[in-house]
Amino acid sequence: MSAITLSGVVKQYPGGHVAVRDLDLAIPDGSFTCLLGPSGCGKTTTLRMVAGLEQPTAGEIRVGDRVLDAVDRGVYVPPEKRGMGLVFQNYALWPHLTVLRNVEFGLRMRKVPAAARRERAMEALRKVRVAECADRYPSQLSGGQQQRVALARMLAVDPEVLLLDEPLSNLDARLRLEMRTELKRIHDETGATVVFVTHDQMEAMTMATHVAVMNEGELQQVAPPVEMYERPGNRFVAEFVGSPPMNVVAVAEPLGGLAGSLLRYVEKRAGLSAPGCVGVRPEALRLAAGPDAPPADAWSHEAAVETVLPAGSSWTVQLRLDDTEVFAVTHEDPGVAPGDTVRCWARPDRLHVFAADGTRMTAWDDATAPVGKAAR
Ligand SMILES: Nc1ncnc2c1ncn2[C@@H]1O[C@H](COP(=O)(O)OP(=O)(O)OP(=O)(O)O)[C@@H](O)[C@H]1O
Repeated sequence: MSAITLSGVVKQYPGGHVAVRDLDLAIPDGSFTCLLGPSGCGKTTTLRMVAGLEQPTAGEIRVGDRVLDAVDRGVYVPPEKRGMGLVFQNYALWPHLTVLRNVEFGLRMRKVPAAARRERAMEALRKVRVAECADRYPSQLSGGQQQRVALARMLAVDPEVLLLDEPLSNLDARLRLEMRTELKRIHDETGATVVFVTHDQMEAMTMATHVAVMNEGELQQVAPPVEMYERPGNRFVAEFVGSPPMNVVAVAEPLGGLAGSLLRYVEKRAGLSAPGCVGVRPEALRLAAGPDAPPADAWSHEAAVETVLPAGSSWTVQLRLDDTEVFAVTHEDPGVAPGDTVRCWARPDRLHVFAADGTRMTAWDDATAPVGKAAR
């Protein structure tokens, strides 16, 4: 069992900065969990604590039933005794060893016989497509090749827990895509528990079975990627996950125009009191031009088209609703031009309603869920 559990974990650095606050996080056995969040939110610190490279200031970290850190009982297991595979941004290959010897290193420490060691190291190098570099030294490799060697070094020892900190950051776009697929395949094959730090939401959304979003040292939400996208638990997650980001409009008093229209709609439809803001994803915002009318139960508002940005397979339309700029994304030519006036609309179940403190008002979801999804 390689589930990882962090309970009440705090990390305060010697200068006094609190990088991680009271973190409770359960990483399921065999999951591919991405820690996602803006720069400085505490992702790397969290991963380094799981690896044993940093010690928490408070709290407990366990893998399965094994306690690795328990600050109040003075328990701390050093990194080399945690049996985890690590690949960090600075992949720290040994400069005086060839690529092959670097990849064999962990196996040598585990006293694997020479022939088996070589075979496993070469297999790991083939997996990440740098087998032809086996006899070179790290200084003779590109940054991307070094990163792949670091991945091979980790894979060769076949650990049950893999900790990866932006391991694809030095690769070009094509190789990055290939390595994502490769890592997903490796995860499926080995069943290892993977914890992957990234600030790239596409990377998180495409690879992860679970995404944990952090902000300013605090965990915001943990959920499978689709659920995170469709039901963000608070305003921060709603605006952080998705590109272009969700349009979010504050609906606090005093109200006029767009905010008033949204507030009246939300109140009438679900009888909610005191929502703080309402959001709609760009692809959920539809345009009705000319004689087309929005569906009767939809929310709608008049909008002025400001710009239309075609991108081959989609169009991004910038709209002005009263004084608010919003974005709509369509996958068919919207047939509008700057200066046009259109009605934009959204189905009730595509609106996200948040309270004044930013938390999701699930009463809205319950009131507007399409038939058959009410129990979700
Ligand atoms: N050794 C340290 N001493 C003091 N403060 C630190 C130390 N390491 C990190 N920090 C601070 O802790 C906070 C969290 O840093 P961390 O590296 O965990 O963030 P991150 O989310 O991984 O960011 P990035 O995506 O930029 O790597 C930051 O404000 C950072 O400046």
